Amino acid sequence: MLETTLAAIRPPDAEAMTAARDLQGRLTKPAGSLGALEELSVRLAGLAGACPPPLPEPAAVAVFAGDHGVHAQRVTPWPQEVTAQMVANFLAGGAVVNAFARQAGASVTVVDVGVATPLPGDPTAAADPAAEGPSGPGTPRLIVAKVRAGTRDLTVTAALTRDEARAAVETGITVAGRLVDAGAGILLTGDMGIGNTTPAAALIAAFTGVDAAEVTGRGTGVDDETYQRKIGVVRAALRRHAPDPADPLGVLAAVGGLEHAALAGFVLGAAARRVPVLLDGVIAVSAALAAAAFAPDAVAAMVAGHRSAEPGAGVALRHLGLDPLIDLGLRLGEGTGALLALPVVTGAVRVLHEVATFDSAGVAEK
Ligand SMILES: O=C(O)c1ccc[n+]([C@@H]2O[C@H](COP(=O)([O-])O)[C@@H](O)[C@H]2O)c1
Ligand SMILES: Cc1cc2nc[nH]c2cc1C
Repeated sequence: MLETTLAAIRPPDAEAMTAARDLQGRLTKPAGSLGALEELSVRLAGLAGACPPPLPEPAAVAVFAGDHGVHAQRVTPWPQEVTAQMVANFLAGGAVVNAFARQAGASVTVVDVGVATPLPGDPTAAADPAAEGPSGPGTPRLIVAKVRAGTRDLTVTAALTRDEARAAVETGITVAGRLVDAGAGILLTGDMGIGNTTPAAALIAAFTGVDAAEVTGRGTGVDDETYQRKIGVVRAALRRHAPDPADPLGVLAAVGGLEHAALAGFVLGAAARRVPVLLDGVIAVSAALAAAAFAPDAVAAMVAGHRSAEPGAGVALRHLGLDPLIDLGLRLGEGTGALLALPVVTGAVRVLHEVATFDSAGVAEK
Protein backbone atom coordinates (compact mmCIF):
# COMPACT_ATOMS: atom_id res chain seq x y z
CA MET A 1 0.00 0.00 0.00
CA LEU A 2 2.90 2.38 0.68
CA GLU A 3 4.21 1.81 -2.85
CA THR A 4 0.83 2.48 -4.53
CA THR A 5 0.44 5.64 -2.45
CA LEU A 6 3.90 6.87 -3.47
CA ALA A 7 3.12 6.12 -7.12
CA ALA A 8 -0.06 8.24 -6.88
CA ILE A 9 1.82 11.37 -5.73
CA ARG A 10 2.30 13.71 -8.70
CA PRO A 11 3.63 17.24 -9.20
CA PRO A 12 1.25 20.20 -8.95
CA ASP A 13 -0.83 21.23 -11.98
CA ALA A 14 1.03 24.12 -13.67
CA GLU A 15 -2.04 25.28 -15.63
CA ALA A 16 -4.18 25.70 -12.50
CA MET A 17 -1.32 27.57 -10.84
CA THR A 18 -1.02 29.97 -13.77
CA ALA A 19 -4.79 30.54 -13.70
CA ALA A 20 -4.68 31.30 -9.96
CA ARG A 21 -1.74 33.69 -10.34
CA ASP A 22 -3.58 35.45 -13.16
CA LEU A 23 -6.81 35.66 -11.12
CA GLN A 24 -4.91 37.07 -8.10
CA GLY A 25 -3.71 39.86 -10.41
CA ARG A 26 -7.27 40.78 -11.46
CA LEU A 27 -8.93 40.85 -8.00
CA THR A 28 -9.90 44.20 -6.45
CA LYS A 29 -6.79 44.74 -4.34
CA PRO A 30 -3.30 46.02 -5.06
CA ALA A 31 -1.16 43.21 -6.53
CA GLY A 32 0.66 41.31 -3.81
CA SER A 33 -1.29 42.96 -0.99
CA LEU A 34 -2.35 39.62 0.49
CA GLY A 35 1.29 38.67 0.97
CA ALA A 36 1.91 34.98 1.61
CA LEU A 37 -1.79 34.16 1.13
CA GLU A 38 -1.48 34.78 -2.60
CA GLU A 39 1.23 32.19 -3.20
CA LEU A 40 -0.59 29.81 -0.85
CA SER A 41 -3.74 30.10 -2.99
CA VAL A 42 -1.65 29.41 -6.09
CA ARG A 43 -0.09 26.31 -4.47
CA LEU A 44 -3.51 25.00 -3.44
CA ALA A 45 -4.83 25.52 -6.97
CA GLY A 46 -1.87 23.51 -8.25
CA LEU A 47 -2.59 20.75 -5.74
CA ALA A 48 -6.30 20.56 -6.60
CA GLY A 49 -5.68 20.98 -10.33
CA ALA A 50 -8.43 23.62 -10.36
CA CYS A 51 -8.77 27.40 -10.10
CA PRO A 52 -10.25 28.25 -7.73
CA PRO A 53 -9.39 25.18 -5.65
CA PRO A 54 -12.17 23.88 -3.37
CA LEU A 55 -12.57 25.61 0.00
CA PRO A 56 -10.61 23.52 2.55
CA GLU A 57 -13.73 22.34 4.36
CA PRO A 58 -14.59 20.42 6.44
CA ALA A 59 -11.34 20.16 8.38
CA ALA A 60 -10.26 16.96 10.14
CA VAL A 61 -7.44 16.74 12.67
CA ALA A 62 -5.90 13.34 13.43
CA VAL A 63 -3.94 13.09 16.69
CA PHE A 64 -1.50 10.17 16.48
CA ALA A 65 -0.43 8.93 19.92
CA GLY A 66 2.51 6.75 20.88
CA ASP A 67 5.11 6.12 23.56
CA HIS A 68 8.89 5.96 23.47
CA GLY A 69 11.46 3.56 24.86
CA VAL A 70 13.92 6.45 25.06
CA HIS A 71 11.81 7.68 28.00
CA ALA A 72 14.13 5.44 30.09
CA GLN A 73 16.98 7.89 29.35
CA ARG A 74 15.18 10.63 31.35
CA VAL A 75 14.79 12.99 28.39
CA THR A 76 11.46 14.37 29.66
CA PRO A 77 10.20 15.21 33.14
CA TRP A 78 6.77 13.69 32.48
CA PRO A 79 5.73 10.15 33.38
CA GLN A 80 4.97 7.92 30.41
CA GLU A 81 1.36 7.34 31.59
CA VAL A 82 0.56 10.96 30.67
CA THR A 83 0.32 9.88 27.01
CA ALA A 84 -2.60 7.54 27.80
CA GLN A 85 -4.12 10.03 30.22
CA MET A 86 -4.05 12.78 27.59
CA VAL A 87 -5.63 10.42 25.03
CA ALA A 88 -8.50 9.99 27.51
CA ASN A 89 -8.62 13.78 27.87
CA PHE A 90 -8.82 14.20 24.05
CA LEU A 91 -11.68 11.69 23.93
CA ALA A 92 -13.47 13.51 26.76
CA GLY A 93 -13.09 16.79 24.82
CA GLY A 94 -11.04 18.48 27.54
CA ALA A 95 -7.70 19.25 25.86
CA VAL A 96 -6.57 22.39 24.04
CA VAL A 97 -6.90 20.58 20.71
CA ASN A 98 -10.59 20.01 21.46
CA ALA A 99 -11.19 23.67 22.34
CA PHE A 100 -9.44 24.85 19.15
CA ALA A 101 -11.19 22.19 17.04
CA ARG A 102 -14.60 23.29 18.30
CA GLN A 103 -13.64 26.88 17.46
CA ALA A 104 -12.52 25.88 13.95
CA GLY A 105 -15.39 23.46 13.33
CA ALA A 106 -12.91 20.61 12.85
CA SER A 107 -13.42 16.95 13.74
CA VAL A 108 -10.90 15.21 16.00
CA THR A 109 -9.80 11.63 15.41
CA VAL A 110 -7.39 10.14 17.95
CA VAL A 111 -5.28 7.27 16.64
CA ASP A 112 -3.49 4.99 19.11
CA VAL A 113 -0.54 3.74 17.09
CA GLY A 114 1.60 2.84 20.08
CA VAL A 115 0.50 3.97 23.53
CA ALA A 116 2.34 1.89 26.14
CA THR A 117 -0.08 2.04 29.06
CA PRO A 118 -3.76 1.00 29.03
CA LEU A 119 -6.07 3.93 28.39
CA PRO A 120 -7.90 5.03 31.57
CA GLY A 121 -11.51 3.81 31.62
CA ASP A 122 -10.74 1.54 28.64
CA PRO A 123 -12.19 3.76 25.91
CA THR A 124 -11.03 1.11 23.41
CA ALA A 125 -14.12 -0.83 24.45
CA ALA A 126 -16.17 2.02 22.97
CA ALA A 127 -13.89 2.52 19.97
CA ASP A 128 -15.26 1.40 16.66
CA PRO A 129 -12.31 0.40 14.48
CA ALA A 130 -14.65 -0.14 11.52
CA ALA A 131 -16.18 3.33 11.85
CA GLU A 132 -15.74 5.38 8.71
CA GLY A 133 -14.66 8.98 8.61
CA PRO A 134 -14.54 11.77 11.14
CA SER A 135 -16.97 12.50 13.92
CA GLY A 136 -18.62 15.90 14.31
CA PRO A 137 -16.61 18.76 15.84
CA GLY A 138 -17.86 17.99 19.35
CA THR A 139 -17.31 14.25 19.59
CA PRO A 140 -13.78 12.92 19.14
CA ARG A 141 -13.38 9.43 17.73
CA LEU A 142 -10.76 6.83 18.71
CA ILE A 143 -9.12 4.50 16.23
CA VAL A 144 -7.04 1.75 17.83
CA ALA A 145 -4.24 0.70 15.50
CA LYS A 146 -1.51 -0.12 18.01
CA VAL A 147 1.56 -1.43 16.19
CA ARG A 148 3.31 -2.11 19.49
CA ALA A 149 3.15 -0.73 23.05
CA GLY A 150 5.73 2.02 22.51
CA THR A 151 9.06 1.99 20.69
CA ARG A 152 12.31 0.43 21.89
CA ASP A 153 15.01 2.65 23.41
CA LEU A 154 16.84 4.09 20.39
CA THR A 155 20.04 4.52 22.39
CA VAL A 156 20.18 0.70 22.78
CA THR A 157 18.65 -0.67 19.58
CA ALA A 158 16.53 0.42 16.61
CA ALA A 159 13.29 1.99 17.87
CA LEU A 160 11.24 -0.13 15.46
CA THR A 161 11.72 -2.92 12.96
CA ARG A 162 11.22 -1.94 9.32
CA ASP A 163 7.95 -3.92 9.34
CA GLU A 164 6.70 -2.02 12.38
CA ALA A 165 7.66 1.31 10.83
CA ARG A 166 5.87 0.32 7.62
CA ALA A 167 2.75 -0.75 9.56
CA ALA A 168 2.64 2.65 11.27
CA VAL A 169 3.18 4.53 7.96
CA GLU A 170 0.37 2.50 6.37
CA THR A 171 -1.92 3.28 9.33
CA GLY A 172 -1.35 6.97 8.65
CA ILE A 173 -2.15 6.48 4.96
CA THR A 174 -5.34 4.58 5.87
CA VAL A 175 -6.51 7.25 8.31
CA ALA A 176 -5.91 10.01 5.73
CA GLY A 177 -7.87 8.04 3.13
CA ARG A 178 -10.78 7.41 5.48
CA LEU A 179 -11.03 11.09 6.43
CA VAL A 180 -10.92 12.18 2.79
CA ASP A 181 -13.49 9.53 1.84
CA ALA A 182 -15.76 10.93 4.56
CA GLY A 183 -15.52 14.37 2.93
CA ALA A 184 -12.61 16.17 4.60
CA GLY A 185 -11.31 19.04 2.46
CA ILE A 186 -8.16 19.52 4.53
CA LEU A 187 -6.27 17.29 6.97
CA LEU A 188 -4.48 18.61 10.05
CA THR A 189 -1.71 16.78 11.87
CA GLY A 190 -1.75 16.22 15.62
CA ASP A 191 0.46 14.19 17.97
CA MET A 192 0.71 13.08 21.56
CA GLY A 193 3.61 11.15 23.01
CA ILE A 194 5.64 11.83 26.14
CA GLY A 195 9.29 11.90 25.01
CA ASN A 196 8.49 12.36 21.33
CA THR A 197 10.55 15.53 20.84
CA THR A 198 13.69 13.36 21.21
CA PRO A 199 13.00 11.14 18.15
CA ALA A 200 11.70 14.24 16.34
CA ALA A 201 15.12 15.89 16.85
CA ALA A 202 16.91 12.71 15.72
CA LEU A 203 14.77 12.52 12.56
CA ILE A 204 15.43 16.17 11.74
CA ALA A 205 19.19 15.73 12.24
CA ALA A 206 19.14 12.55 10.12
CA PHE A 207 17.23 14.10 7.20
CA THR A 208 18.87 17.57 7.21
CA GLY A 209 22.40 16.73 8.38
CA VAL A 210 22.21 19.57 10.93
CA ASP A 211 23.99 18.94 14.25
CA ALA A 212 22.07 17.42 17.19
CA ALA A 213 22.69 20.50 19.36
CA GLU A 214 20.98 22.75 16.81
CA VAL A 215 17.83 20.66 16.38
CA THR A 216 17.27 19.47 19.94
CA GLY A 217 14.99 21.58 22.10
CA ARG A 218 13.51 21.57 25.57
CA GLY A 219 10.28 19.83 24.60
CA THR A 220 7.75 20.09 27.40
CA GLY A 221 10.32 22.19 29.29
CA VAL A 222 13.34 20.31 30.57
CA ASP A 223 15.99 21.72 32.91
CA ASP A 224 19.58 22.44 31.78
CA GLU A 225 20.96 19.10 32.94
CA THR A 226 18.21 17.13 31.15
CA TYR A 227 18.62 19.26 28.05
CA GLN A 228 22.34 18.46 27.81
CA ARG A 229 21.60 14.76 28.33
CA LYS A 230 18.92 14.93 25.63
CA ILE A 231 21.40 16.37 23.10
CA GLY A 232 23.79 13.54 24.02
CA VAL A 233 21.02 10.96 23.49
CA VAL A 234 20.21 12.34 20.03
CA ARG A 235 23.89 12.44 19.10
CA ALA A 236 24.49 8.87 20.38
CA ALA A 237 21.46 7.56 18.46
CA LEU A 238 22.73 9.09 15.22
CA ARG A 239 26.21 7.69 15.77
CA ARG A 240 24.91 4.22 16.65
CA HIS A 241 22.45 3.86 13.75
CA ALA A 242 24.04 6.11 11.09
CA PRO A 243 20.61 6.42 9.41
CA ASP A 244 20.65 6.90 5.62
CA PRO A 245 18.38 9.84 4.64
CA ALA A 246 17.78 8.18 1.26
CA ASP A 247 16.07 5.29 3.12
CA PRO A 248 13.19 6.99 4.98
CA LEU A 249 11.69 3.72 6.27
CA GLY A 250 15.10 2.83 7.71
CA VAL A 251 15.42 6.26 9.35
CA LEU A 252 11.92 6.04 10.89
CA ALA A 253 12.70 2.52 12.17
CA ALA A 254 16.10 3.43 13.63
CA VAL A 255 15.39 6.74 15.38
CA GLY A 256 11.70 7.55 14.87
CA GLY A 257 8.49 6.88 16.71
CA LEU A 258 5.20 5.22 15.89
CA GLU A 259 3.35 8.55 15.74
CA HIS A 260 6.14 10.06 13.60
CA ALA A 261 5.88 7.16 11.14
CA ALA A 262 2.08 7.33 11.10
CA LEU A 263 2.22 11.08 10.52
CA ALA A 264 4.58 10.55 7.59
CA GLY A 265 1.99 8.18 6.12
CA PHE A 266 -0.82 10.64 6.87
CA VAL A 267 1.02 13.34 4.90
CA LEU A 268 1.65 10.92 2.01
CA GLY A 269 -2.01 9.86 2.06
CA ALA A 270 -3.13 13.49 1.82
CA ALA A 271 -0.70 14.18 -1.03
CA ALA A 272 -1.85 11.10 -2.94
CA ARG A 273 -5.48 12.28 -2.62
CA ARG A 274 -4.43 15.86 -3.54
CA VAL A 275 -5.87 17.25 -0.33
CA PRO A 276 -3.84 19.84 1.62
CA VAL A 277 -2.29 18.76 4.92
CA LEU A 278 -1.75 21.47 7.51
CA LEU A 279 1.33 20.67 9.59
CA ASP A 280 1.49 21.35 13.31
CA GLY A 281 4.72 21.45 15.30
CA VAL A 282 8.12 19.82 15.52
CA ILE A 283 6.83 16.23 15.50
CA ALA A 284 4.76 16.90 12.37
CA VAL A 285 7.59 18.58 10.50
CA SER A 286 10.03 15.80 11.41
CA ALA A 287 7.50 13.36 9.92
CA ALA A 288 7.07 15.64 6.91
CA LEU A 289 10.81 15.30 6.22
CA ALA A 290 10.31 11.53 6.04
CA ALA A 291 7.31 12.00 3.72
CA ALA A 292 9.38 14.27 1.46
CA ALA A 293 12.18 11.68 1.39
CA PHE A 294 9.63 9.05 0.28
CA ALA A 295 8.09 11.37 -2.34
CA PRO A 296 9.54 14.85 -3.01
CA ASP A 297 6.27 15.91 -4.71
CA ALA A 298 4.42 15.39 -1.40
CA VAL A 299 5.74 18.82 -0.33
CA ALA A 300 3.20 20.41 -2.69
CA ALA A 301 0.40 19.18 -0.37
CA MET A 302 2.03 20.53 2.80
CA VAL A 303 1.13 23.80 4.47
CA ALA A 304 3.21 24.77 7.50
CA GLY A 305 0.69 25.88 10.13
CA HIS A 306 3.16 27.44 12.51
CA ARG A 307 6.78 27.57 13.63
CA SER A 308 7.09 25.63 16.87
CA ALA A 309 9.40 27.07 19.51
CA GLU A 310 11.46 23.86 19.19
CA PRO A 311 14.62 24.79 17.22
CA GLY A 312 14.38 21.70 15.02
CA ALA A 313 11.07 22.90 13.59
CA GLY A 314 12.64 25.90 11.87
CA VAL A 315 15.47 23.74 10.54
CA ALA A 316 13.00 21.20 9.11
CA LEU A 317 10.77 23.87 7.55
CA ARG A 318 13.75 25.50 5.85
CA HIS A 319 14.80 22.12 4.47
CA LEU A 320 11.27 21.60 3.10
CA GLY A 321 11.17 25.16 1.68
CA LEU A 322 8.03 25.98 3.67
CA ASP A 323 7.22 29.29 5.40
CA PRO A 324 5.06 28.89 8.52
CA LEU A 325 1.79 30.84 8.56
CA ILE A 326 2.00 31.82 12.22
CA ASP A 327 4.78 32.09 14.79
CA LEU A 328 3.42 32.41 18.30
CA GLY A 329 6.01 30.50 20.33
CA LEU A 330 3.66 27.52 20.64
CA ARG A 331 5.15 24.19 21.76
CA LEU A 332 2.13 22.12 22.74
CA GLY A 333 1.57 19.75 19.83
CA GLU A 334 -1.80 17.93 19.61
CA GLY A 335 -2.56 19.83 16.36
CA THR A 336 -3.11 23.14 18.16
CA GLY A 337 -0.88 25.29 15.93
CA ALA A 338 -2.37 23.78 12.78
CA LEU A 339 -5.91 24.52 14.01
CA LEU A 340 -5.03 28.15 14.75
CA ALA A 341 -3.64 28.52 11.21
CA LEU A 342 -6.70 26.96 9.56
CA PRO A 343 -8.66 30.24 9.04
CA VAL A 344 -5.62 31.68 7.25
CA VAL A 345 -5.67 28.80 4.75
CA THR A 346 -9.44 29.07 4.28
CA GLY A 347 -9.10 32.83 3.81
CA ALA A 348 -6.45 32.37 1.13
CA VAL A 349 -8.80 30.15 -0.89
CA ARG A 350 -11.98 32.12 -0.16
CA VAL A 351 -10.43 35.17 -1.81
CA LEU A 352 -10.27 33.29 -5.13
CA HIS A 353 -13.95 32.30 -4.79
CA GLU A 354 -15.55 35.50 -3.59
CA VAL A 355 -13.56 38.63 -4.40
CA ALA A 356 -14.64 40.67 -7.42
CA THR A 357 -12.29 41.47 -10.27
CA PHE A 358 -11.51 45.07 -11.32
CA ASP A 359 -13.49 44.35 -14.47
CA SER A 360 -16.61 42.92 -12.81
CA ALA A 361 -16.77 45.52 -10.03
CA GLY A 362 -16.00 48.52 -12.27
CA VAL A 363 -13.02 49.54 -10.15
CA ALA A 364 -10.35 51.50 -12.02
CA GLU A 365 -6.84 50.03 -12.19
CA LYS A 366 -3.75 52.10 -11.45
O1 LIG B 1 4.43 20.48 18.63
C1 LIG B 1 5.52 20.84 19.13
O2 LIG B 1 6.32 21.52 18.50
C2 LIG B 1 5.85 20.34 20.51
C3 LIG B 1 6.95 20.85 21.17
C4 LIG B 1 7.21 20.41 22.47
C5 LIG B 1 6.41 19.43 23.06
N1 LIG B 1 5.34 18.93 22.38
C6 LIG B 1 4.46 17.91 23.01
O3 LIG B 1 5.01 17.48 24.23
C7 LIG B 1 5.23 16.09 24.27
C8 LIG B 1 6.68 15.78 24.05
O4 LIG B 1 7.54 16.54 24.85
P1 LIG B 1 8.76 15.81 25.61
O5 LIG B 1 9.42 16.91 26.39
O6 LIG B 1 8.12 14.80 26.51
O7 LIG B 1 9.61 15.23 24.54
C9 LIG B 1 4.41 15.51 23.13
O8 LIG B 1 3.17 15.06 23.60
C10 LIG B 1 4.27 16.66 22.15
O9 LIG B 1 3.00 16.69 21.55
C11 LIG B 1 5.06 19.37 21.14
C1 LIG C 1 -0.06 17.87 29.94
C2 LIG C 1 0.51 17.61 28.57
C3 LIG C 1 -0.29 17.85 27.44
C4 LIG C 1 0.24 17.64 26.16
N1 LIG C 1 -0.25 17.76 24.95
C5 LIG C 1 0.67 17.41 24.06
N2 LIG C 1 1.76 17.07 24.72
C6 LIG C 1 1.55 17.17 26.03
C7 LIG C 1 2.36 16.94 27.14
C8 LIG C 1 1.85 17.16 28.40
C9 LIG C 1 2.71 16.91 29.58
